[in-house]
Amino acid sequence: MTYGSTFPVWRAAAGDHWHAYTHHAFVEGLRDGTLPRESFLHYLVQDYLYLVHFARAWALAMTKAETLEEMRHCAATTQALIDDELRLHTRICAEAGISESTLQSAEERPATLAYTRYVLDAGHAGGFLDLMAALAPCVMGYGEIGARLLASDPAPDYADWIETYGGGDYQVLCSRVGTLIDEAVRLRLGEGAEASPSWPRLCQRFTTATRLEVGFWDMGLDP
Ligand SMILES: Cc1ncc(CN)c(N)n1
Repeated sequence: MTYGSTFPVWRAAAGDHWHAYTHHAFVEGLRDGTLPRESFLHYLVQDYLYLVHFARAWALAMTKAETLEEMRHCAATTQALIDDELRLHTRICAEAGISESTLQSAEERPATLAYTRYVLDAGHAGGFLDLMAALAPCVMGYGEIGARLLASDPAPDYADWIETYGGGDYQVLCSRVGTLIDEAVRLRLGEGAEASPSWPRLCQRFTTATRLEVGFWDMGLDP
């Protein structure tokens, strides 16, 4: 999946970390159904907490936006997170007897704390592009994973999860975020963006967030 022209460059800069994230043992367990249910539910609880902060980070991006179009994208993504993605978590957890108030009061694991606060700090300390570079692995990584798993004749155990991220709505979201990032890069850094002094820092932000995704899967395997 390409999701625009900036994302593939940032992904290449992340090197092996990207493969470690998108082909993690947790992901392969989702594909072949061998992931223990306990691990999956533990991951979902932490991911619920993660997504709350992630939505806050997209709301923060709105304050760093320079155009109304950017503001619209950020508002729409914040809403998609709260109204669509979080619903997957609350529904599956409810089916397993985990209430929304239990989700809200769950204790954050260090991997959840590290990742969410890293992204928020990227936004507070930096600008719109710093935030986009820290947010992109989350959005596009799950898009890539979902599309690959959906096309691979997965076991039925985690079909809901796979269809959510591999399905049309989420893929459209990834493409829209890819376009948002491409246009934001052009607006702020011009056509020769990769020669800009801030480019290595943006690649570093993307790579760090990718490493934190690996840590999040590791945490999922350790309920
Ligand atoms: C940790 C993590 N990374 C990415 C996603 C996909 N939005 C997620 N739900 N959770």
